[in-house]
Amino acid sequence: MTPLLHLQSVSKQFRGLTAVSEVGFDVNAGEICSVIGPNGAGKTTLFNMISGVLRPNAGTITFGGQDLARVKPSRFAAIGIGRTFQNLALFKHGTVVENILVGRHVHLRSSVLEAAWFFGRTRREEIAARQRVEEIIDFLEIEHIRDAVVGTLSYGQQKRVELGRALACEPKLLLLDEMVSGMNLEETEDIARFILDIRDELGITVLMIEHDMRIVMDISDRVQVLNFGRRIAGGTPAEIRNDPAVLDAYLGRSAGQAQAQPVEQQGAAADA
Ligand SMILES: Nc1ncnc2c1ncn2[C@@H]1O[C@H](COP(=O)(O)OP(=O)(O)OP(=O)(O)O)[C@@H](O)[C@H]1O
Repeated sequence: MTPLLHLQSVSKQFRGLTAVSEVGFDVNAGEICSVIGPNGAGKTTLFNMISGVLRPNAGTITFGGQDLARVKPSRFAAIGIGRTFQNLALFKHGTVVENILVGRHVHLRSSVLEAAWFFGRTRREEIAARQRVEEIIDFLEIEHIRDAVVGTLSYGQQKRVELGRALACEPKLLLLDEMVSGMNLEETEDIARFILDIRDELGITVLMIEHDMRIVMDISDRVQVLNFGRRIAGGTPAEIRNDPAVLDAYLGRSAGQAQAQPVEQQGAAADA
């Protein structure tokens, strides 16, 4: 089976600093995969390359068999790569509906003339977009705040709106960057449930960066581990949990000593 996402020897340097070094792994359609690693391990840089924010200095990334080096960054959303950001990137003065509608723009094909007169295709697209936004609002259980100004919402609610906006572009692959950081247990469990539903009900493949080991271990099919820009391990949560290289990276001591403490209990260590 051809993987949905394939990374081969991907590297990125910033003025002499190697942020990502020869990283390779696959994400199959229908999987929930996590990328974990201590602070500065290269996770965000890797996500930025997969979503077209940055170009790799070396290596290849293919999506659905298509080499992303040949795709304009502005087309990444249109070909099916959606993402959320570590720091919320919402229009704080807009309503929930308006923010989610923004995610639909990649599917609008009307000409300027059509849009100016609001006829034909423009009208049909606008109706379809609003219908899709309502479905997403329903899916994320945020009907009660649909007309609220985003800046007035709690952090957890804003995160949900950002998720809605990413879903509005109907991605095949959804990149989630630290969705649950700063959330309480209940909010974290809600997000975990939504991620599972996004995969199971919407058929969207998920790749997430996450520091919260509970959600990583609970819902990931596979986990990739980075440290100092390199991929040091990859496998199922059960395989990763006791991998000596992973324990060593998180605790910074020898594998033998680290063995005593499972990775789930080391979320705080990763954030330190
Ligand atoms: N634009 C940039 N210019 C220079 N250095 C950068 C840039 N972006 C990232 N880096 C460096 O690259 C390395 C990897 O950073 P990155 O943000 O990808 O790590 P991370 O695993 O996402 O960390 P965190 O968990 O803290 O978000 C770090 O040393 C960082 O300082």
